Amino acid sequence: MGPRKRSQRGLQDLVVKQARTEQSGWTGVNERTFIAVKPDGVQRRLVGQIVRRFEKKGFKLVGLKLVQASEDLLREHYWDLRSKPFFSGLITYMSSGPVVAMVWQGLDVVKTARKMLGETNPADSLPGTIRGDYCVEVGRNVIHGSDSVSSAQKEISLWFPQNELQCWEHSCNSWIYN
Ligand SMILES: Nc1ncnc2c1ncn2[C@@H]1O[C@H](COP(=O)(O)OP(=O)(O)OP(=O)(O)O)[C@@H](O)[C@H]1O
Repeated sequence: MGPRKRSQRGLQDLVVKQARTEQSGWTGVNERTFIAVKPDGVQRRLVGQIVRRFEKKGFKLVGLKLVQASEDLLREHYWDLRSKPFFSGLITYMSSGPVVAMVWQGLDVVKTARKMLGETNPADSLPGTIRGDYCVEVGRNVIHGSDSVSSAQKEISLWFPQNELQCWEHSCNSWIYN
């Protein structure tokens, strides 16, 4: 089979895969995750490097904005951590400057993005991960990524109204998915 036919076949398979997953929501290639470059990542000019990693991986950007998050929004976002001793410091840190809020889409994007981020504590993160390469302390760990598909759905609806998310086709989809 020539490259053109293979590409058309890949595209057909992808359309079928997408049709299947659209019925069941954000699963398969339509899975989405919420990623935020935290205020330290923005101040340290890491936004471009971080976006580049997700783009190069093959994920699709469907939402992006620079936002000064309110304390109310952040308290809601980190509600599960409200009883932790570092909670108020975390809210102060996260509201200390703008964050770059993003939604990325693709197959297994939630799990894969967490691997790309590294561990919560940069000291435990391997070189090659974002936290392994760009930061030192847990309280300044430059990036957030949803930890499950259900958290991703909750966080995306918290940070992005539906009309700020774009539906578009990657022109190179058939070279990313078979
Ligand atoms: N011991 C700590 N001291 C200070 N800050 C902490 C500590 N543990 C966690 N944090 C902060 O709280 C954030 C949320 O912690 P969580 O345990 O949910 O980790 P995570 O899911 O890896 O991080 P995130 O939700 O930001 O992606 C961490 O990313 C970090 O910024």
